[in-house]
Amino acid sequence: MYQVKEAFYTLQGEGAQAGRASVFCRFSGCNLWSGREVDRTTAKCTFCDTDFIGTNGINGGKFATAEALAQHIAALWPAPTGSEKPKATPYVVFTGGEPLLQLDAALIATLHSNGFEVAVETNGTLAPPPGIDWLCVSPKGNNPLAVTHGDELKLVYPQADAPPEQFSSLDFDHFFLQPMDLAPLNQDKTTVAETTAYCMANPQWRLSLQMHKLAGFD
Ligand SMILES: C[S@@+](CC[C@H](N)C(=O)[O-])C[C@H]1O[C@@H](n2cnc3c(N)ncnc32)[C@H](O)[C@@H]1O
Ligand SMILES: Nc1nc2[nH]cc(C(=O)O)c2c(=O)[nH]1
Ligand code: SF4
Ligand SMILES: [Mg+2]
Repeated sequence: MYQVKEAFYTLQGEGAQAGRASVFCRFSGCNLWSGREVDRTTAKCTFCDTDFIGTNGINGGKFATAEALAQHIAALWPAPTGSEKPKATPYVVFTGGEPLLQLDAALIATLHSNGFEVAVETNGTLAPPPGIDWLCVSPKGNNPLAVTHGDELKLVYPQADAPPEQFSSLDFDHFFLQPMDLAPLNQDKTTVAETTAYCMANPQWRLSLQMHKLAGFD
C-alpha cells in the first residue's frame, strides 16, 4: 500500500532540472520528522517547508498496487498536442516526506513501462531501489548518509551541522546550495545573500532558488 499526500502537475522548481514539466508525487511520512509542529524543534530535521501528513491533499490517497499508483500519475501528464517533439519525455518526481520509505522497484518499473523518467528527492539516509533515473540527495544535519553518489546533491544552506565542505568530494554530477526558506524569515534576503556569496567563493556550487515559490506556480 502506497500512501500519497498529494500529486500534481507542475514545473520542477529546484536544482538542475528546474523548469522541467513534472508530475510531483508527494508520499506521506518522513523518517526525520513526524510532521507535527510540536515535534519540530526536537526532530532530526527541523527546517522542513512541507506538509506531508496523511493522504488528504490534491489527488492524494492510498494505492494498493504499483499499477494503480502509476495509472494515477500517468493521468496527470498532459495528452500530447501534436506540436511537441517526441523527446518531451514524461517525468515524475517522487518526493515527500521521505519517498524512499515507500518507493520500490516495482513502481519504478511500472512507470518506465508507461514511458516515464523517474526522479527522486531524498534526504539520503535510506538506500534507494534500483532504476531511478535522476537522484537528488539533500543531506540533513548530521544524519548519516546512506547514499553518497547520485545526479545532484542539493544542500539547504546554511546548516550549522552540515557545511558544504563536508559533501564537496562526494560522487555527484551537480552541486547546489538552496537558501533555507522558513517562516518567519521566508525568502530572507540575508540567507539568499550568504548563499550567493558561498557559491561565488566556491564555484563548484551553484545557487538553487525555489522557482515555484518565487513564481507562485505551486
Ligand atoms: C520537503 S523535501 C522532501 C524530500 C526529502 N525528504 C528531502 O528532504 O530531500 C524536498 C526538498 O525541499 C528541501 N527543503 C525542505 N525544507 C526546506 C526549506 N525550509 N528551505 C529550502 N529548502 C527546503 C529539501 O532539502 C529537499 O531538497
Ligand atoms: N514545483 C516544485 N518543485 C519542487 N522541487 C522539489 C520540491 C519538493 O517539495 O520536493 C518541489 C515542490 O514542492 N514544487
Ligand atoms: S527530511 Fe525532507 S521531508 Fe523530512 S522533514 Fe526534512 S525536509 Fe521535510
Ligand atoms: Mg517543496
